[in-house]
Amino acid sequence: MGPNPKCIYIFSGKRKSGKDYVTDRLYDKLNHDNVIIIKLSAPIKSLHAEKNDLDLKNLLSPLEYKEAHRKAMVEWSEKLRNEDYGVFCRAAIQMSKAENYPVWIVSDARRKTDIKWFKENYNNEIIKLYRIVCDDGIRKQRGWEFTEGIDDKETECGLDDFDNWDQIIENNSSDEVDAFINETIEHVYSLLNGANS
Ligand SMILES: Nc1ncnc2c1ncn2[C@@H]1O[C@H](COP(=O)(O)OP(=O)(O)OP(=O)(O)O)[C@@H](O)[C@H]1O
Repeated sequence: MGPNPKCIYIFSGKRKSGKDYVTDRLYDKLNHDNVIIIKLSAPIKSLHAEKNDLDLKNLLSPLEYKEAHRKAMVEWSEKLRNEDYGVFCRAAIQMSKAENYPVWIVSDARRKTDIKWFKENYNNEIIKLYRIVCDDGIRKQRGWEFTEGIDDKETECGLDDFDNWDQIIENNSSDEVDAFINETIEHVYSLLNGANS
């Protein structure tokens, strides 16, 4: 295994809890030579388009295509994930060229197997697990609406009963997030400086 990563921060949270908000703010405050955001959902669309949907596109109207595409993509990705739960983790790492960076921010863990895969493949001491939570009322203000078939499925609920978080970050306002970001920046600095000395 190469020298990277030196640290993996893995984030999870429900829709509109603020995963992108928190991870983007953390990223913005760090030196971009050192840190990369890895989105586990990123390779699904591009790999699916590459491999599967060209025929569909030619056969269907735009509206039919959109729904058929979504359904086909979910089925295809689930089949692949059932055969090998690390498939999209590896693809996301490759796509983002993460091995060039010491600090990894995984912004969208959704399943227990996402966490399991990282724990099986990297030193557990460098992995931090964070759950972002906020009140449903605040999520609604941020544009969330309960949607059957999404909010009751594994992608949203798969980590509800996971209880091994290093920290649960409340994102109803920015106070706790600001404190978390400052502590994490300190952690990154000490880690990188320690590693260089
Ligand atoms: N602490 C905060 N203060 C102000 N705005 C916030 C805060 N947290 C999140 N937001 C805003 O709420 C909206 C939803 O947040 P965000 O996109 O980060 O959620 P998410 O968890 O990534 O959602 P999804 O899973 O749907 O992509 C965004 O417009 C974001 O800027």
